[in-house]
Amino acid sequence: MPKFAANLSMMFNEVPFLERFEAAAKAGFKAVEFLFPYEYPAELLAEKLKQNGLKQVLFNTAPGDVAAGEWGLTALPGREREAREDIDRALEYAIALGCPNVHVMAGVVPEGADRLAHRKTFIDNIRYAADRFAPHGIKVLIEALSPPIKPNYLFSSQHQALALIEEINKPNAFVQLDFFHAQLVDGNVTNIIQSMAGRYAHIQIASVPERHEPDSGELDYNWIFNKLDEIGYQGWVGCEYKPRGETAAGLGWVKPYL
Ligand SMILES: O=C(O)[C@@H](O)C(=O)CO
Ligand SMILES: [Mg+2]
Repeated sequence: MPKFAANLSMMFNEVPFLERFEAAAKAGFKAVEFLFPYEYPAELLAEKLKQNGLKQVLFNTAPGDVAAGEWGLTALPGREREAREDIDRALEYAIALGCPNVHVMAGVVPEGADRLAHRKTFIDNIRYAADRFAPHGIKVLIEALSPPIKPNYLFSSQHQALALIEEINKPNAFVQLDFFHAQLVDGNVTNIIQSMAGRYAHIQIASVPERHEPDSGELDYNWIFNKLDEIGYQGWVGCEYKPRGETAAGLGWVKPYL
């Protein structure tokens, strides 16, 4: 049976960020994920987790200058020093929070730029992250983002993500498989679940195309959860969706699993 983590960047937005830990625990979650921890001291977040009996299962490296259109620095040639500082900072937070996975964000490739140079920079930086994280038992994750959410991201398909992981060739580097993006870009998700088994270490879910609760839309998540059980998926499933209304009112679909 899948294990579900509340995504505190998208869920429980009825309350300020630091209060979302308690809201998730009250709703029955045992684990959380969110985009970025860096506004807060790691000790404060570790305390929130402890107070509420929660595990942290995922967060991301810093996005760079979001207002300027950045969404990760790891694939940007010439920005290696900053990207690696961000990776080192993420490692400090991951250790403090006991978090087993970090999504190392690639970045947006500017119009007309050399995509192959960006790809090579990304591979070099992910290998650096994998080597830094390995002694701590922490995994590096990479995620394909669909064009409607992040146009010109370095990669949008699960097949590109897998090819990158194969080329990176590090034992602690895995795909973060977000079915919302996978359905928008690739489809054929049963085949993705089966053919990529063992290469993804974290999953995210939402309805398609609205990105709401995973109980409507074009994907049948009961089917998907059964397929994940069949292949023996052991990782977490992050609920990365925008609730249709109040978060707690939309949790009927997850109650049997909590
Ligand atoms: O799907 C997403 O957008 C997120 O999982 C993420 O990490 C960054 O965009
Ligand atoms: Mg995602």
